Amino acid sequence: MPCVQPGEQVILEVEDLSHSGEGVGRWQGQVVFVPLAVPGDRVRATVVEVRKKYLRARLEEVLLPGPARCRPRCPSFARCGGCHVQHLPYDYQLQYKAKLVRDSLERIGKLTGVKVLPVLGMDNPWHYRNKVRFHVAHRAGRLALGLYAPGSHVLGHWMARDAVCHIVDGELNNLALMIECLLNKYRESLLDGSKTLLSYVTLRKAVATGETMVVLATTKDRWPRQEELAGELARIGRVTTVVQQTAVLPDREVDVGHTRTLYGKGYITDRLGDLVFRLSATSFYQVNPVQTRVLYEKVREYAGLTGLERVMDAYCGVGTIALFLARQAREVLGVEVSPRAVADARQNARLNNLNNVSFVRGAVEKLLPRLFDRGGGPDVLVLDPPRRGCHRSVLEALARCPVPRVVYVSCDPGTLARDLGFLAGHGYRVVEVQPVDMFPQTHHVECVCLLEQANVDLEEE
Ligand SMILES: C[S@@+](CC[C@H](N)C(=O)[O-])C[C@H]1O[C@@H](n2cnc3c(N)ncnc32)[C@H](O)[C@@H]1O
Repeated sequence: MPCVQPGEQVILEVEDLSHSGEGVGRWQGQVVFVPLAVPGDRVRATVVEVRKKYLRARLEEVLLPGPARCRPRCPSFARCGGCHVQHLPYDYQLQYKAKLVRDSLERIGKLTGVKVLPVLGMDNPWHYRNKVRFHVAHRAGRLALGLYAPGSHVLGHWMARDAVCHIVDGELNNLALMIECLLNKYRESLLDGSKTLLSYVTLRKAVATGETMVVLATTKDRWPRQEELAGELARIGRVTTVVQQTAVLPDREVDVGHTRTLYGKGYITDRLGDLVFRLSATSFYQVNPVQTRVLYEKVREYAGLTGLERVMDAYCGVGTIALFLARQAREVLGVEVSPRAVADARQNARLNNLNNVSFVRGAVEKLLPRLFDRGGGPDVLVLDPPRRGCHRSVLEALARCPVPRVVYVSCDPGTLARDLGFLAGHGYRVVEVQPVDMFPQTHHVECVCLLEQANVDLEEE
């Protein structure tokens, strides 16, 4: 048990970065996590948490900066939970992410010797986000838009004070400032006692067309001057639709709660390559349009389609990957749990005149095993699950009914490693892993992996 108490100060050398971008050092042999410290730093830190196997400490002073440390571009970097590694140069961030993927595969998946390619990064790793959710605070007689501080429900980045978020699209930053002014004009009608009935404001821009959506998440269905506010919102920037969302659970990945269109069509339309996509307020859509092309091209390469294959796109969202692959496949079936995303996906197949694609609504863990057991697996399966990875029943179905090619897209190296570890133990070979940097300045990394049946070559010989 560590012989140190919370509140005590320690001095240590930082040797590594954790999976969430915290500095990792040792003090008297104990592992210490120090947010905002980087490898090579010598730091003074205050212990804030004492656990059996590790300590957590607050950075007080960098006594000697590590060679990689750089000045974060955003003045609220240390206060805001949006970015985690702005204090590291971009090249270093990419190396860190590659190591993170390799370490997860080895440590969690028990997979050694997997080919992990260098991370595909961005030429300009700033202002890439096409979507941002600003929380709304009521303080000192004003409504303020901002981003939460790490691990809290208090604003760490205030749009009015800090002006721009350096990873959000420039036009959305400007829009946020104009919206904040407008909300204050309607402040009285947005109050419920001393609190605001507006929980957050989401801005989403279709970067190729400029169409922009404003989503107001509220605790009440109706409030005074609602239509007036929506009408004014629709006249600023390139806002084409305003949607209200009530009773939402912000951390849920699947759309829950009720949405109502206050202005416009209730959706925006974007273009990726020569495909168009309709996007409703709650449907999932990748947030980095530049890297989405890179990611999907890699999926297409790994899918290795010749025009004859039956493809399944599991966790398909609005059908982006399914439609991206459709012209090279015999047929594609998308599976998605969100009713709104499925409605968008079906509409997107029609918009792009792709008749060999269909979508079913339901949970992959229920539908995929049933479909596999009934008709055998597809020739190519794309898996793009949420952060928690694939349900065990999905992996077991893959073990029962082997699929020649699986392309696994993941935004969480930990759950990816767990699932690949299972599949590697049940007849699949992990051919290659390509990390793609969809989220510069953060600790997040996306991966595309190709898996094949381990015994295919042997059977053919
Ligand atoms: C990471 S997103 C990928 C979407 C799409 N492939 C893309 O690139 O835009 C995961 C999707 O899985 C859906 N989803 C979450 N849990 C699900 C489940 N149990 N069964 C089916 N779909 C699910 C979410 O609604 C979301 O659209």
